[in-house]
Amino acid sequence: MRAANTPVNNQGKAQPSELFGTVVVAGVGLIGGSVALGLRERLLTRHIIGLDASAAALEEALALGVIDEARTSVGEWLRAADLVVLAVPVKALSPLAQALAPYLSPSALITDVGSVKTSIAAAFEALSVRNFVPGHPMTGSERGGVSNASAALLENAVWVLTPTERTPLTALSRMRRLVEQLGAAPLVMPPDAHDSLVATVSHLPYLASLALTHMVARDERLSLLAAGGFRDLTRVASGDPRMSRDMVVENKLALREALSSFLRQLTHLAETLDDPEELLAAASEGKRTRDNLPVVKRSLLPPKYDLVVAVPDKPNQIGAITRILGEASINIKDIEVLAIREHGGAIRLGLEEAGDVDRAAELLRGEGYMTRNRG
Ligand SMILES: NC(=O)c1ccc[n+]([C@@H]2O[C@H](COP(=O)([O-])OP(=O)(O)OC[C@H]3O[C@@H](n4cnc5c(N)ncnc54)[C@H](O)[C@@H]3O)[C@@H](O)[C@H]2O)c1
Ligand SMILES: O=C(O)C(=O)C[C@]1(C(=O)O)C=C[C@@H](O)C=C1
Repeated sequence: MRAANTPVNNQGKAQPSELFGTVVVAGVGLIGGSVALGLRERLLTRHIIGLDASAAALEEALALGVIDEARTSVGEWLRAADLVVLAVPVKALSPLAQALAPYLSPSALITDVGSVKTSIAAAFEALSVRNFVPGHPMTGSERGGVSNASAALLENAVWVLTPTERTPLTALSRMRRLVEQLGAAPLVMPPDAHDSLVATVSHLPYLASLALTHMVARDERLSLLAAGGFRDLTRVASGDPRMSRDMVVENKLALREALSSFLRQLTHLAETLDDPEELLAAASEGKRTRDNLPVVKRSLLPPKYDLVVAVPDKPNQIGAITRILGEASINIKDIEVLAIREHGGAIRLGLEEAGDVDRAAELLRGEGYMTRNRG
C-alpha cells in the first residue's frame, strides 16, 4: 500500500515522503481541488477519488484532471482509502464525518481543512476515529470551486494542525510530513487556540468587510469613489455568502471577543483624532506590524524558542504536556514530532518567549519528563 521516496522538504532537509495509494477528497472545490492537485504534482498518490454532493463539481474535477474517479455517496469503496481529506463547507463537516466513519480503514490518515476546528475535532473524537488530525491551511480565495484550485495556493502557506488529546503521535507526524510535502509550513496548536486566533485574523476581517460594504451601499457616489484601498480591505466580502456566514457563526464565541476588542480599538482611534501625536504613534505601529507580517514579507514562520521533550510511549502524552504548560500560561506555538521509537519518542515544542523555555523545562522535569533546550 505504501512506499517511500526521499524528496527534499522546504527547509532543505531530506525527508521520506509517504505515498498514499488511494486518496479520497471529500468536497472537490477550491481547497479540496488544490490539495488533490498538490498530491498529484508531487507524486504523493496513485489514485484520487472525489466525493461531492454536486455532480457538476465532480464532472468539472474529472474534466480538469484533478480526480480520477467520482462518487456522490459514501459506501464500502471508502475502505480502500489511505488518506481522506474532508474539504466541504464548515457546516457540512460533522455530518460528513458521521457518514464516512463506519467505512474508514483503521490505518487511513484522516484530516480536514475547515476554517473552525473545535467542532470537527470533537465530532471525530466522539466517533472514535483514531488517525484524525484536524487541519486548516491559512490560504484561500474569495473565488470558490474546483476551477480556481491550484497546487500553488498551498505553497508557503502556514497550515495549522490541531491534534486533540487522543491524536496519536504517529498520525500527527504523518500529517506534518504531508503538509511539508505539499510545500506548506505546519504549525501545531490546540483546536480552541486556533479558533480564538482565526477569530481575529480571519473572521473579524470578514465582518469588518461586510460593515464597510454596507456603508458604501447607501450612496452610489461612494461606490464610484471606492479605489484600491477600499477594494483591498473588502475583498473577502466577495466570498460565498452562505459558506462565510456558516464559518463565522460556527466560531461565534471567539468572534464576539474579537469584535469587542475591535470596537475598543475603533473607539480609541476616534479619540486620537484630537491627539495627532497619539494618532501618529498608532499609525507608525500599524505600519510596522503590517510591513512585518509573514504573509506580506513572504517569509515563513516567525522565530520560536524551542524545547525538546522526551515522551514515553503512553497514551495522551501531547494532552498531558499541553495541559501542564497551559496551566502555567505558557503558550505553545508549535509542536513537532522529532522521533518515534518503540519505547517512546521526542517532541519539539516551539514556545512564544525565550523565558518560557526554562520555565517549561522546570515544570516538565517536575512531572518526570526529560527535556533539552535547543538553540
Ligand atoms: N475558501 C477559502 O479561502 C478557504 C481557506 C481555507 C479553508 N477553507 C475551508 O475549506 C472548506 C472548503 O472550502 P472551499 O472554499 O474549497 O469551498 P468550495 O465551495 O470551493 O468547495 C466545497 C465543495 O464541497 C461540496 N459539498 C458541499 N456540501 C457537501 C456535502 N455535504 N457532501 C459532499 N460535498 C459537499 C460542494 O459541492 C463543493 O464542491 C471549508 O470548510 C472552508 O472553511 C476555505
Ligand atoms: O482569501 C484569502 O486570501 C484567504 O486566505 C481566505 C481566508 C482568510 O480569511 O484569510 C478565509 C478563510 C479561510 O479559513 C482561510 C483563509
